[in-house]
Amino acid sequence: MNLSEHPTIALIGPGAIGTTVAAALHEVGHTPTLCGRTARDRLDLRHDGGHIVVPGPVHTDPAGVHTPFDLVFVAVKSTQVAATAPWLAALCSEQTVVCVLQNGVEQQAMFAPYLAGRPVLPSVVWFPAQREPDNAVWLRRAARLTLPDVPQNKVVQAVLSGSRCAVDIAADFTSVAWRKLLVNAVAGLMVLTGRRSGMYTRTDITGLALAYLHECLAVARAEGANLGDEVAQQIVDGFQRSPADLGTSILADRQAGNPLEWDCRNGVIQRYGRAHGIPTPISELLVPLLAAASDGPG
Ligand SMILES: NC(=O)C1=CN([C@@H]2O[C@H](COP(=O)(O)OP(=O)(O)OC[C@H]3O[C@@H](n4cnc5c(N)ncnc54)[C@H](OP(=O)(O)O)[C@@H]3O)[C@@H](O)[C@H]2O)C=CC1
Ligand SMILES: CC(C)(CO)C(=O)C(=O)O
Repeated sequence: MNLSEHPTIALIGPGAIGTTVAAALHEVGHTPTLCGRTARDRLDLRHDGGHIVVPGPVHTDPAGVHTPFDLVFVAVKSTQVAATAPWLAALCSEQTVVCVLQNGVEQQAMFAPYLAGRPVLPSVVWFPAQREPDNAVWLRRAARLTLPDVPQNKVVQAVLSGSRCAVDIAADFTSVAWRKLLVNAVAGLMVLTGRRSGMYTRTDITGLALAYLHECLAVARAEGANLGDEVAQQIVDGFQRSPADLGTSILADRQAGNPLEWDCRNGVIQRYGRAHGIPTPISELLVPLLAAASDGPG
């Protein structure tokens, strides 16, 4: 791998998260090759301090790529992973570091079939970014990723060094990833109300969110996460401190009538709960409702 000053970089999935990371890379001189589903001539990121344009084009035909890249970021929804198989085949060699910018804790298993079993570099994506009607992406908080403490993280740290996207390394990545999963799980309640973070100021929603988070915590601990009971209240506090109009990507998908990432964000609690013999009564109600909403509307 060319781990010199300028590793070659591609990014699959130039949506909310992909645009943010592409813009961060572009600003520090590591503009990625953009690979998407919809052709565009550029990407636009709006942030508190201004606006960044990432030059395109967004390529849409994997057959046009003939050389593998050193580093490939993948920022599609978990429901879109299978559809990226032609891109992964075209962009990746055995040496390519594939960094997955997705929610969930199952990236290794999800990508293995498309990378001949080779491992991916998972990440925890902490920042909210939303697609706007004018095609721009609005970055609503400082960008930050957490990566596991493995050798493949070096190239990601190097290319994002000094950029607006901070990168930190977690010795106990399992616990960090599960903590983020719990945030996503409880954010799923927004899909059922069609509301944003403002709903968490209701005392009944706080009670429901805490009960669900304690259910999720039991499963997370059975999976090896080291998370105390206080995490539930901390997560609810986080939503209550957020701007009332801050949503979540699964709500954006619901409102756009897109398939939902219900399985990797909520179904996972129910599945792993069953495997460990842990009762998950709130999941028993929530998961079918999210899954059915994902199939809708008829
Ligand atoms: N948005 C957020 O605030 C956060 C999201 N996440 C997670 O990050 C991941 C990405 O989410 P997000 O950025 O919101 O999703 P988006 O829907 O905004 O972006 C997905 C992008 O992938 C593109 N795409 C879809 N299918 C393909 C394909 N076959 N080949 C290439 N590109 C494709 C889409 O194309 P098109 O433009 O045609 O739709 C879109 O540009 C998810 O797992 C999400 O849960 C994590 C933290 C925060
Ligand atoms: C912004 C955040 C943390 C909210 O759940 C997220 O991960 C998402 O929108 O997918």
